[in-house]
Order: sequence, then structure tokens, then C-alpha cells
Amino acid sequence: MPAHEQPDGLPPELLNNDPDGFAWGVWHDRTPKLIAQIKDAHPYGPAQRETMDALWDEISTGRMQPLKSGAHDHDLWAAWGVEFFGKPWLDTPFLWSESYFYRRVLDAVDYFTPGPWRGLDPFEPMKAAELSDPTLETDLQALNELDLLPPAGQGQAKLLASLWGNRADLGFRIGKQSGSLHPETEGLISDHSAQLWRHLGPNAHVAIVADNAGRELLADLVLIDHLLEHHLAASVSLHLKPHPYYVSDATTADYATCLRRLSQTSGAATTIASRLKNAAAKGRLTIDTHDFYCAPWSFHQMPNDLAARIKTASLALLKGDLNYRRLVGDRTWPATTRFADVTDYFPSQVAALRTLKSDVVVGIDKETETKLDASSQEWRTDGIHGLIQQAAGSQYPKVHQPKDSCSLGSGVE
Ligand SMILES: O=P(O)(O)OC[C@H]1O[C@](O)(CO)[C@@H](O)[C@@H]1O
Repeated sequence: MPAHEQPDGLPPELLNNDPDGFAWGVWHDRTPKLIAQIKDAHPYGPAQRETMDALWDEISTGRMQPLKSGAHDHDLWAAWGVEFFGKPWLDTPFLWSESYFYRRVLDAVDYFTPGPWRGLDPFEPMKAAELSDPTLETDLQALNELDLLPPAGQGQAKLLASLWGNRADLGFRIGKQSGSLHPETEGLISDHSAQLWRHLGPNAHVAIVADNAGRELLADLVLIDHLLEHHLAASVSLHLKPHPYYVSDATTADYATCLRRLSQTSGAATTIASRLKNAAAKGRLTIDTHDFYCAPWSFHQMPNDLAARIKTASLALLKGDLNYRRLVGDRTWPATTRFADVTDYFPSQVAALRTLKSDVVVGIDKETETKLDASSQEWRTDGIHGLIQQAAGSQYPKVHQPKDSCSLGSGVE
């Protein structure tokens, strides 16, 4: 057995404690900056500020603590965190701990606590700033020219816009220069888009598991409209986060805000917004969510009720880096591992649209990997490279089986 493999045949999970790993920079560089930004963003009182500072102390010098005892989901996290609480944050898995960090932020700002701060999205000012960026108006006006292309060309352009919209991720940009943006296909290191389109048609039901609000969600909405308008889907369900997460992840409130923003630009954008509202009114565009979308586990542990809903989709389109980590497992997979091999447990046909922002990647051919490794680019994490991957079907042998689905405790869907 190769040295990097675990006895169950899976490569090890990515942890936080590798100074050369991507997670190291997230904890040492981005996290303190993000905490400072959240404290700046709202007129929080001393208790919330002290709790935020204590969280940073705990991460940087202490051991991981459970949620405060009154939290509605205290027991759930207590069970989920049993092997991690009491350990230094750096000694825990990256996927698990980053998710828990965002839960602790909501705790610190009293997001779920009955009282005046309940329900205030700590990341809202950062999301709002993106929607009022003056360059956004020019980008939305460009939709008018797109209308002049033949439908297939429009579709491909909108698919790529939805992919590259994932570059505009607020959490990821903290502490980074905004890298030079590649036009369209430059930077695309794996492209199964032709295969992806083959799953679509007049009777298709598409589930889009969204990632970020702002520019990315706007691009997703434009793509959804295209699918519905051009008979590439009979219906679309848009899966959003049940509460704020990973800074810019889209919630229902963000969806409503983005639709409003679309309708504020005259021409094609307004037309798209009104068609989408119409599709929502007719039930062709539905919104879905599940607490599991903010759980710290990979999709191998997707609860049965969510899996049953996803299973009705002809194609599930998973957006972004975090959904990709959860789909393939946040592990040290060789980059040449087949995408189909690590995703065939998923309840439906699945495609990933992801800008690479963290270490894990699969489905890259050897030649491309060698070329990228030889370049001076940090191609796995620089937020510039992207992929569109789709498993051709289940003709490959299963590499691993889904684990038991996770329990979300009582009171959850
Ligand atoms: O918004 P996305 O594309 O899911 O990216 C989130 C990524 O950003 C990070 O949080 C880094 O800041 C990654 O750990 C994470 O996978």
C-alpha cells in the first residue's frame, strides 16, 4: 500500500497543521483579518467583541471548545466534535474546523440568540459592497450583447460566467491581491462542459447547489434563466445555505437581493429578473435548503431526506470550492484520480463548477498536472484556475462507499 494511503484505501484527510498546506495560511493569515473585519462591520457591543477576540485566542493558542451551552444546536455539535474538542485547532481536519469556525462566529455575534442581534448577517456589509461595485453595472449591461449569440454560444458563455463568478469569493479574497482575471477559457484546466450539456433537455430537472452571493449568484441566476428559457430544463431547484456561512455563501435573503439587483439594470438583465420571478411563481424555479449545507461533513454523509430530493435531479450542479471539497472529500487525492471514481456515490448525476482555491483536486490529466507543477503558479490555490467536471456515468468501479448519513438531531428537516 502506498505510504500516503490510510488502511481503508482513502488518502488522508487534509489537516490544518502542515506549514506548507493551504489551510495554514487560512488560519494564520485570513482568520485574524476576517475577525477584525467582522468587528468593524457592525456596532457590536463589548460582549460580542470580547467573544470574537476569545475565539481568536482559542484558535491561535488554545484548544477547541464546544459551543456555548445554551446554543440550540449545542448537543448536535457536541456529538459531531467529540473527537476534536480539547485538541488544538491546528490538529483538526481543515474541512471540519473551518465549518465549525463559521458556526462559532455566529455564536459570537448572537446570530441565533433571542434578542436584538438575532438574524443579523455579520457578512452582509461585505456582500452589499460587491453588489454596489460600479463595474458590476457594465458586466450586467454586457448581457445585452450576449443575446445576439446563437443559443448554444449563449449557454456556454453563461456556464463559464457562472464558473468564473466563483472567483469573486469574499472570504477567499481576504488578504489576497485580486489576481489577474483570465478571459473565458484561459485557466480552465478540466472541461467536461460538452458532457454536461448532454444531461439537459426539455424534461430535465436541474438542482443547483449554490455557493456565493453577489456576482456569483447573479451569474447563476442568468444561467438558470437560460436553462428554463431554452428548454434545457423543465425546472430548476436552487439550493441555498440556511444561514450565513463562509463569509459570502448565498442565503435566501441574498437570492432576493440579487434578483432585485438584476432588475435594476435595464435591458436583458431586467428581462431575466422578471422571467425568473415568473418561473418562481409557477414553481419552475424553486428554492431549497437544508441544515446539512452548513454541517462540517463531506457529502458522503448527506442525510437521507436531502439525498432523496437531490436524487430527483437529472443533474446536480455543484458550485464552488467548498462544495467541491465536500463532494470529492477533502483529502490528498492524487490530482489524476478520476472524478467519476470519487463521485459515483452521489445521489444523482453531478457536475462541479469550481475555481480552485484549496489543495484538493482530482480529474486532471498527467500532462496538464506536469505542466502546471512546472509553472511557478500555485495553481491549486491561486483562485485563478477553474474546472468544469462531470462524471460520465457509473461505468467505473466504486472507489469508496457512502458513509452512514449524518444525523442532524431532532427539530431539523
Ligand atoms: O466560496 P468557495 O468557492 O466555496 O470557496 C471557499 C474557500 O475559501 C476558503 O474558505 C479560503 O478562504 C477555502 O478554505 C474554501 O474552500
